[in-house]
Amino acid sequence: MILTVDVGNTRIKAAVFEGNMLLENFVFTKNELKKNIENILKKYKNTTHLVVASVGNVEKESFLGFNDELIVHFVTHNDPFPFFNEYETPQTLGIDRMVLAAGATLQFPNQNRLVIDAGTCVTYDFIDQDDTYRGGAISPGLRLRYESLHKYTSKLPLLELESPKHFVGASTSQSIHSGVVNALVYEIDGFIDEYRGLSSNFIIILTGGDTEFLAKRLKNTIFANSNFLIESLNQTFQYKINND
Ligand SMILES: Nc1ncnc2c1ncn2[C@@H]1O[C@H](COP(=O)(O)OP(=O)(O)OP(=O)(O)O)[C@@H](O)[C@H]1O
Ligand SMILES: CC(C)(CO)[C@@H](O)C(=O)NCCC(=O)O
Ligand SMILES: [K+]
Repeated sequence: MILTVDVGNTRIKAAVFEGNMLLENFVFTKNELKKNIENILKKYKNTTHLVVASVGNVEKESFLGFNDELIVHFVTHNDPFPFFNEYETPQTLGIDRMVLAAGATLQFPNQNRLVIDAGTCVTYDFIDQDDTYRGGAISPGLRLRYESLHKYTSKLPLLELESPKHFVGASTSQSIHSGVVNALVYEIDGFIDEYRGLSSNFIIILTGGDTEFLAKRLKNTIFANSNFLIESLNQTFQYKINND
């Protein structure tokens, strides 16, 4: 069994895999990291490997305590990945984006892929049908948009994510919900249209903490899977084992 851990910018997500099968998901914060991993390992005693991808400020050292019982692997830019990387600054490309690109390449062969990860940030990653990673885009995520409206103005309240009742926001809160939610939905649909304009034969994958909320609001047909990153992490590790 493999325990995969995705250290995001806001929260940590973990999952236990038996081969390609996801057995259970976990979500926790940085402060609860050690305790949670210990509990997972108590429950899944057959875990042999711990695989970590981190874009948050949790370093490799935090996992060294598990080195005695498990093989610990921290994913880095030096691992083998199943795509050619054309990013001009490959060393600054987020590890999460590399893992998503690996998952898309392995799961959807011979087609153009656009991976959209709607988390703290929204990232767009384009891997073409020749398995070349071409780049993409980074924009603020849903919660970040609500928070920045509040933080950088005097009058705007901090609101929780809510579905806008009307397109025309008729109050301060309705204007904020309309602005934040509709703008991101238009953004995502706009990016998808733009990519599909480049070529046909495009698979669009949506993942991240806001997957479910956003998927049903898009006009485009997409493949929505909030576990895509954690599943891709498992596959990236299998790929490393087979290609090292
Ligand atoms: N308990 C929660 N805490 C934070 N965000 C949540 C929570 N539940 C749902 N969300 C939504 O998920 C989004 C954050 O996504 P996610 O959890 O994937 O981010 P993350 O942990 O920072 O990962 P990443 O850095 O990979 O984006 C927010 O925009 C928010 O609307
Ligand atoms: C964009 C984020 C924050 C998304 O999690 C992460 O992928 C990251 O820190 N990236 C580094 C910059 C880049 O990908 O070019
Ligand atoms: K993200």
